Amino acid sequence: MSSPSAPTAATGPSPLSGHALPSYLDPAHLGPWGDYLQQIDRVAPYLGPLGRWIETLKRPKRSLIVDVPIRLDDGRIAHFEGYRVQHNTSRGPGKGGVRFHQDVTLAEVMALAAWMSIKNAAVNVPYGGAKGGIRVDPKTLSLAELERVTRRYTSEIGLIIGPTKDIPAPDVNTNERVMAWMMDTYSMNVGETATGVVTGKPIDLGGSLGRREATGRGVAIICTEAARHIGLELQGARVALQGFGNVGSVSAKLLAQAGVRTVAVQDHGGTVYHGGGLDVAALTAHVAAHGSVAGFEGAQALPSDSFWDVECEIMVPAALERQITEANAQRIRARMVIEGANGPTTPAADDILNERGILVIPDVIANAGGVTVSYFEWVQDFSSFFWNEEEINQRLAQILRGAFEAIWEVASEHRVSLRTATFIVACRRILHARELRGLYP
Ligand SMILES: NC(=O)C1=CN([C@@H]2O[C@H](COP(=O)(O)OP(=O)(O)OC[C@H]3O[C@@H](n4cnc5c(N)ncnc54)[C@H](O)[C@@H]3O)[C@@H](O)[C@H]2O)C=CC1
Ligand SMILES: O=C(O)CCC(=O)C(=O)O
Repeated sequence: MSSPSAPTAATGPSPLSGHALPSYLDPAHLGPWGDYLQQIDRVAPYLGPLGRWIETLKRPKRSLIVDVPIRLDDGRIAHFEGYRVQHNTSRGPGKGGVRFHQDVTLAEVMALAAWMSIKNAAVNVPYGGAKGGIRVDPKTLSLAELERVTRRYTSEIGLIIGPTKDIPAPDVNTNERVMAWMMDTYSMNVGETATGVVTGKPIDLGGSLGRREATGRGVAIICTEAARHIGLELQGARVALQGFGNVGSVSAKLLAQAGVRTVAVQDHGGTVYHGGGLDVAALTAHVAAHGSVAGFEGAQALPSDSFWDVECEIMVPAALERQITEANAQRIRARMVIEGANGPTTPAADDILNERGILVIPDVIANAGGVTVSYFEWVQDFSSFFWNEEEINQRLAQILRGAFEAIWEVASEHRVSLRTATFIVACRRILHARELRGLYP
């Protein structure tokens, strides 16, 4: 793959053209949402007649901002801002995680919801895209406060979520316990147990085997496929990971099973390095005990900016958006970057990596393993019939490999990046569904 070939223009007038974007959708100052809009602009020329519907992808279908007031343990009342955004529902109900983080904004959640639309279409699960979040640092809350925040938020977004409307799941700083509280709150409010309202639940509440590991497993599966395409031998290859939570730690564990050495890990607390390879199981235990990789015995502590200079074959950003930028993309020494995180690479950095011949496997396919097994969980909840883990992992691998092959072919055919190719596959599916649902909105 190299730079894009001359594209064909979309034909026919867009029914939504002629309206300037509202100021809150202006890409110039919108961080991840601006990145997403640039990615959409890059795919537009490859959509043929379907391109006339593209405006529908440039704004969320529905955005809800909620006030989340809770009583703190010391008796004071605190207010947090929460969001749930449904970007697109042409192919099915909204689907996507919920993030608890002090820096969450509406614009960020809009981008995360939009990337869910693309991801769900790329692996062809019957969902639109949605995402949610609360602007709160959960580390500052007690367990009881965290439960109160979660329950109040769930009640507030209860207006628009539901097993056939929009199905939340875990994301940064949320987990099975948070999903159990969300399921319970929603169920109490509707007067019946509704296991299908969230995925990523505990197994004993209708959760699916394999969901906890699914995103990291997907990263490892896609990494193996990509390595085969570029002739990279995984046995003995080196990986540097940013983020060692659910996605990063499981990716490291499963890549280690394929013979990949984890040489560097960075999280919010520090950066650790060992050229001979870090002990992934011991590092996971250290993080469980201390909350960060910092202080891991036997590893060298690096200044955080040096992470981008680490010599490796594979780099896995698995933390937050906009980590690989124009400021560090020139320094990355990997042969491929596999995006475990959503939106870790800015469009400008994407171009630099592309020009340098570093293969970027975009988030919208690289981390799609999580939502794929969430889909399995949802199907199992509806049928009340549960599959074994081997069945789940096999179906996951089959879906991801098939989707990745199709994307690779599109990338080769149009001589575009894997990101644009994934957007081509996904946007065609979304806009075709939109067209089938009726020409006159
Ligand atoms: N959990 C899931 O199933 C899925 C998660 N993702 C994406 O993967 C990424 C990570 O999510 P999870 O692993 O679930 O979250 P998590 O909460 O389990 O872990 C987040 C990790 O990022 C690190 N981190 C936070 N701020 C950082 C910073 N400034 N610098 C370096 N590291 C930092 C944290 O220390 C932690 O290790 C996010 O972008 C998320 O949207 C994507 C698909 C599914
Ligand atoms: O499992 C899900 O529904 C969504 C996971 C998620 O938030 C993501 O893929 O970014």
